[in-house]
Amino acid sequence: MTKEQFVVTAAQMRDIETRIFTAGMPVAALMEKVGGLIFQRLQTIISPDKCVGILAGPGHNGGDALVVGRELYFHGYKIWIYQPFSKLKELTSQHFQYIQSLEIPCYQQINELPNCDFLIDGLFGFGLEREITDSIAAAINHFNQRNQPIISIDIPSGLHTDTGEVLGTAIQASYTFCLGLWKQGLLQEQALPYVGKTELIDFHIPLTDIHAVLDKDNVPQIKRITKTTALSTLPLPRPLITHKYKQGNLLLICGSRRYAGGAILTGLGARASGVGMLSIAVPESLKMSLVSHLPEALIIGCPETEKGAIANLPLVGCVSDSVTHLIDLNSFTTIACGPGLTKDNISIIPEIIECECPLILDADALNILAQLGTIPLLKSRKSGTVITPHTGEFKRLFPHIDYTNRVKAVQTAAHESGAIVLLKGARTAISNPQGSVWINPESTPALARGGSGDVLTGLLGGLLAQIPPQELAIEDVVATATWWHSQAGILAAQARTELGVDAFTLTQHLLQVLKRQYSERYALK
Ligand SMILES: NC(=O)C1=CN([C@@H]2O[C@H](COP(=O)(O)OP(=O)(O)OC[C@H]3O[C@@H](n4cnc5c(N)ncnc54)[C@H](O)[C@@H]3O)[C@@H](O)[C@H]2O)[C@H](O)CC1
Ligand SMILES: [K+]
Repeated sequence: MTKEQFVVTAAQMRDIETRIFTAGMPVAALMEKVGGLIFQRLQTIISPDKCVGILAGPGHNGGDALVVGRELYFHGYKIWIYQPFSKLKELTSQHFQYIQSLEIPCYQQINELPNCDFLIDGLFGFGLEREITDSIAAAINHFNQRNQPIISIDIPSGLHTDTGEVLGTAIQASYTFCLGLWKQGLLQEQALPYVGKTELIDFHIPLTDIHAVLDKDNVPQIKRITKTTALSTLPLPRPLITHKYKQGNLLLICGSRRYAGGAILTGLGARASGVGMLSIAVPESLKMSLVSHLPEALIIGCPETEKGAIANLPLVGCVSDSVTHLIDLNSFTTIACGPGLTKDNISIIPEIIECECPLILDADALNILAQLGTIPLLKSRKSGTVITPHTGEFKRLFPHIDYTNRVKAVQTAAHESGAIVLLKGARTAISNPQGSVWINPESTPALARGGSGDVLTGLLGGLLAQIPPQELAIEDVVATATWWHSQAGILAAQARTELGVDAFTLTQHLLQVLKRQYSERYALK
């Protein structure tokens, strides 16, 4: 695991920090080191002719800020300090005393503050324990209204370190330099408007201390999806000697006369995954359209309802003159079901749940599940189930689950259903039933668009189909598909703006993500 992958709560960070101090690292030395690293990074962003305002709080976050301020001062930057607290922690107080001795201007009132080009936010870090009120809240609101970029140390002051909730008010940062290990709150959706660009300042926490705290029994891990973790689970390179059925056999069950495009997009997502064999079950009237878009796929036309939904799956064993291809649910390595199905025929879902391979349920399959109340049924499945709700679908499936902390919500849902739950959003979170969570830290609002979920379902289906469950945990593959899909969105948005990422365009960018990563491997030498 790389350090970029770990995610901690305030309590876990405190435990890790305590281990480091108990082992002999002086607190002051660590603060000096952290402050120095932040300073070095700031030098690459702020030129020495600029003026920097330092906002220092009462705890060690304030201490960090004062060390940074002192270094900026000694390197020729013009600085001033805002420090309105009457009681400071010992170490912070010492740094403040020294700063004052250097005759750096220090202020307690916001109306006295001079202009500046940047603000460094060291008001509160992971020690914030209650709502910010009164004059400090007013000060934070004032800083948010000034036009200077704010760089937050560790976490924007005012955000809850675990949930990302705003405690009263919070700094709206342009950058957040998170210290040592990623704090859970920075990966929560509600924190997004406050965190700006985020990066980790690695101050060399020994892996043994991280593992000693994070690997404690019964503490499920929360991890960030990174490029490294995602690429390590891709089915590349392919074995030199193989055949199509060895590279995955995926069945998609999707589409209706009303939502024909959903089936095509799901198919195109699956195509990009490289899956060896792709079959798509759609209502009979969609068959020719699917064939024309996905000539490599085996398109299975199913009997349809009056409204044009799949009426029933032509399963092996059933007698039918009209159907040319019968489906053996147990011949596939993965089945994905849901995009564009409609809720016209709810009876196919209980049938599909019986299959013995990994199963992905999305979109209308989830709406049908919510209607049938069959979440407990998923627990009896013989192999893994992945459900991929967006917020609305999640709330329909799990109306009783508190949604304030999305990470906790997804853990509870996975525990209750026995499924791997992928909760879509700006920070997609994936939990397995044991509560281990992957969070996708990078995405784009360009993906908030009809059809992009269908593409993900196809892509995920195709990836899962290629990777035998005994080789990799299903949730790791789900994390990889999520990363790949959002990176394609980011690439497409770079090329065409956030308005240009329709779901078809998204499918066209999926392989460009891999091409960037693997360009050297496939270059002609
Ligand atoms: N983790 C590490 O290894 C390192 C962390 N560093 C920095 O230290 C802070 C955490 O420091 P701590 O002193 O524990 O907490 P804070 O600075 O966040 O502030 C606590 C301080 O504030 C008071 N307080 C809490 N809530 C409020 C409130 N709503 N209103 C007013 N006052 C409040 C509380 O009583 C305390 O006095 C971490 O984020 C890092 O920046 C190190 O320097 C390096 C190593
Ligand atoms: K801060």
